Amino acid sequence: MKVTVVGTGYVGLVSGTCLADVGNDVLCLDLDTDKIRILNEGGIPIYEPGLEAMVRKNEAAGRLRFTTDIEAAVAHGQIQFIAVGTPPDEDGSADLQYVVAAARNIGRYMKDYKVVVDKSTVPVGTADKVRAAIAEELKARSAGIPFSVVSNPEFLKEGAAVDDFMKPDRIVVGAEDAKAIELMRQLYAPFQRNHERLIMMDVKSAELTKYAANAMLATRISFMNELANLAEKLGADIELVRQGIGSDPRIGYHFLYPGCGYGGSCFPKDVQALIRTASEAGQGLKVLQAVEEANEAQKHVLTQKIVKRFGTDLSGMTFALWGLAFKPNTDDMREAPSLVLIEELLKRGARVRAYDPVAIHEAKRILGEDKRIVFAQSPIDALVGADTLAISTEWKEFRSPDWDAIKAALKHPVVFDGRNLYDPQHPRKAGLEYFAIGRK
Ligand SMILES: NC(=O)c1ccc[n+]([C@@H]2O[C@H](COP(=O)([O-])OP(=O)(O)OC[C@H]3O[C@@H](n4cnc5c(N)ncnc54)[C@H](O)[C@@H]3O)[C@@H](O)[C@H]2O)c1
Ligand SMILES: O=c1ccn([C@@H]2O[C@H](COP(=O)(O)OP(=O)(O)O[C@H]3O[C@H](CO)[C@@H](O)[C@H](O)[C@H]3O)[C@@H](O)[C@H]2O)c(=O)[nH]1
Repeated sequence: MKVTVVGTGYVGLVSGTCLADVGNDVLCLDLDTDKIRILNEGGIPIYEPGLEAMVRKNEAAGRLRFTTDIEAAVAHGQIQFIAVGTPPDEDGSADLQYVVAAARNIGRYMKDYKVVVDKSTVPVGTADKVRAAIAEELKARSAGIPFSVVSNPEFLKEGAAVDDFMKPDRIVVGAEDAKAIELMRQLYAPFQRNHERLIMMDVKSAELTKYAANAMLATRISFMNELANLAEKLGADIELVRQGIGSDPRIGYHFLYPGCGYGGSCFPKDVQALIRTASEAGQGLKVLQAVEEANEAQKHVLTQKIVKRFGTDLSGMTFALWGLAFKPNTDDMREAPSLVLIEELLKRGARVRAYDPVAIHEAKRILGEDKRIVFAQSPIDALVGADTLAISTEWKEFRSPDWDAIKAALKHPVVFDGRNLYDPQHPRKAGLEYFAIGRK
């Protein structure tokens, strides 16, 4: 099938590439000329395991192309995915300007029937706005061309995006006319050969499903983070509690890991946007409001532990920091807890010597030139000249460290672990002080 993907970011690039991989003819559009230039010159603008090889393979096969030409992109696909950003507006609601602009472009240039599929995360009612924007453009040029608008939210996780797209737990499609439903079934047929994964519903329910999923996952994390803080006060160990409750199949083990807060481009903004949608509908979401507050507080928990141990004035101290990305296997630093920690440390006069396997270039872009922050070449290099070590991302390569080498390198042998990566006995046996989240 001929598919156009509007927006070649995390979601657009992964979706376009995976759809090309099952044989579709995909054209990806972005207005960011740098992004498209990088892709057309054989590079890749984001780090996502497995993606680059897949992009090159499908490009070579002639099934995947990248363009900044809006008219050509609209002409190409009968199916037009909208996968542009929906960042938070000042009041927390989702800013729909990019979605509406993409819809307008489709309306402006379409010459035949299109299924416009909204893959961006958007509030309930957005499909109506997309429909209205397209209809207005068609009317302006007196063109009576039929089109359908479908909601198809994306559930991929960064760092596992290719796998999530190729082997989805479910594919939610909100569609209300027979032609669009048939085309969406055809498009997703290769992804559900052995299991029925398509969940068809009305458009509004599909739009809400996306927010409900992220809000539920964020709720589990904030719940566990608050319990971890409590466990610490009561002398219990949250890791044992986690195992104790996760073994109940009604609860399960996923998304119960306490830490220094959730980050990323989705949970923080989607929780806020859902709260906003609810308040516009005249309803409070008390649980979700607490989820957000708890997460904001949790991003300061490592700093609080550091201040408790070393005092409020950290001038003259250097903190080795392992992990900058908001989670492992990505270079994305949007809303990363590491950014809060770095800001807090610098504010108190400390310096930072940070290491991340892939996010250093992104950290340099966000943090700019600052002599107080040095980027190290390896985890061990980050310890050189450092007083103590803090950890904010659960990268695999941090999981089995040489505690004796860490002890020897640090001026103050103290470790602040924001991701509960270790059995506390191991660093302690090596003579280190060890602080984690809700651990004994
Ligand atoms: N990142 C994720 O893991 C993830 C997962 C599921 C859903 N989502 C949702 O998907 C959407 C996209 O997220 P993302 O992380 O891919 O964003 P992103 O910022 O990485 O990419 C969006 C891209 O859209 C481009 N763009 C904006 N307006 C455009 C237009 N009119 N025409 C063409 N291109 C345009 C931008 O230049 C940018 O490259 C958001 O709504 C997000 O909430 C994200
Ligand atoms: O038990 C856990 C699990 C995650 N996290 C943190 O939560 C954040 C988000 O992690 P994750 O959900 O793995 O990453 P995202 O790529 O942001 O994916 C979420 O957001 C996407 C965008 O909407 C959705 O598509 C995905 O289904 C949803 O998991 C990260 O900071 C993690 O460190 C925890 O603190 N504890």
